[in-house]
Amino acid sequence: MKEFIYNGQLARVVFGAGALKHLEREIELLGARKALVLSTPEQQTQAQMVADRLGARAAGIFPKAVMHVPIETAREAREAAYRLGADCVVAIGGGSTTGLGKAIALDSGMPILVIPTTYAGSEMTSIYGITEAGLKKTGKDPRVLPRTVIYDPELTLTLPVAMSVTSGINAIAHAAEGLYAQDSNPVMDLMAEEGIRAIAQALPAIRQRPDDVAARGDALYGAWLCGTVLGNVGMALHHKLCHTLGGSFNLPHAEVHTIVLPQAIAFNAEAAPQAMARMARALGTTGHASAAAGLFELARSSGAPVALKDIGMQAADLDHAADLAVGNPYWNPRPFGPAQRSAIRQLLQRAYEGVRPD
Ligand SMILES: NC(=O)C1=CN([C@@H]2O[C@H](COP(=O)(O)OP(=O)(O)OC[C@H]3O[C@@H](n4cnc5c(N)ncnc54)[C@H](OP(=O)(O)O)[C@@H]3O)[C@@H](O)[C@H]2O)C=CC1
Ligand SMILES: O=C(O)/C=C\C(=O)CC(=O)O
Repeated sequence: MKEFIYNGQLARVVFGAGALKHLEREIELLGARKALVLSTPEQQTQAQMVADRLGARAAGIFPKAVMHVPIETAREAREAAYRLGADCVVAIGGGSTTGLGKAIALDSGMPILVIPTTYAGSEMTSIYGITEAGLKKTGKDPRVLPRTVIYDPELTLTLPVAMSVTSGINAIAHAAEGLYAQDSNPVMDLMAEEGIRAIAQALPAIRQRPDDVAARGDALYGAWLCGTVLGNVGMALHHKLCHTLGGSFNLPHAEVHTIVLPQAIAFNAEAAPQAMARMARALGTTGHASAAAGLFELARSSGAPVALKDIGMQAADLDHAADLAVGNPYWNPRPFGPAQRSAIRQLLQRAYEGVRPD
């Protein structure tokens, strides 16, 4: 076994159908007096329901979270938190709403309690992202790691099937790259494999019956595990490509992850055979298909997009995307940089066309 370092991160997880009923207790355990409740405009009803449940412990709601946390929204939310006398934030929603909570915590140090309703995994990481003048900057800071997470599958029943699938595969991407991370460790490997398995099994059941609480629970359990992997070990080529495509070409986050993942995994396959074997085992493809093909089939059979051309990418932008991706390389099991530009350009072409990897 290789040498490793494992750092346990302190986050309290309360899990189960109906777990929202523990909210007041959890706010009390945080030692907080008043919470500002965050959501997107469309999830305002859920935010109001949370605020009603908190009663006098609710400072108010701020239902203006949007994708990629524009700095103007972060400032407005922070000012609202101070003005309303909040000493903690409760974020109900996906990664965008959690991201807004993190932006408040980054400056104020206020504790965050997250109630995730997608599978993005941001609630388990100390990674934050804020967009200023069209540029998203990401960083790591222990202050933004949510202190408490309430996973309640009942709150995810309304997540549309298409979003459930792409969000689930976004979570799988964290675990997949975690399996070949340079700083991986045996605990994260276990979580990654189990996380992939849980989500891969849950998605077909959710597709069949979106209100299947057990399947929703399995997906959320998998999202927790995969998010924990993202929060604990380094990501590689796949996440780099997705940030480039999402940030520079304004493509939707979870869909980009879904389309690029099989191609990035195929690119890395020979350099990380053990990780591939674990991925294939978790996907249930062992013996008859590669991990990359298994991921492609999971997306395709779940009705998710598999080609960048179908989500708004322009063929004319592929060259520029390849330049950006190799411009600032970082660690990957198969090294990539300017010398590998043509292989990366080929990868992007396959993602653009939706070619099934072998
Ligand atoms: N910092 C980190 O560690 C991480 C950050 N992220 C960031 O998170 C963002 C993406 O998060 P993601 O969760 O994919 O997307 P969003 O938070 O943007 O949510 C995606 C969609 O899900 C809908 N939705 C969420 N919950 C429900 C529900 N219960 N019922 C119906 N619809 C629902 C929202 O609808 P509506 O708009 O209608 O409310 C929204 O359109 C990106 O900015 C990404 O960079 C992602 C992973 C990790
Ligand atoms: O962009 C961020 O806010 C930070 C990390 C991620 O989005 C992780 C991911 O690519 O899913």
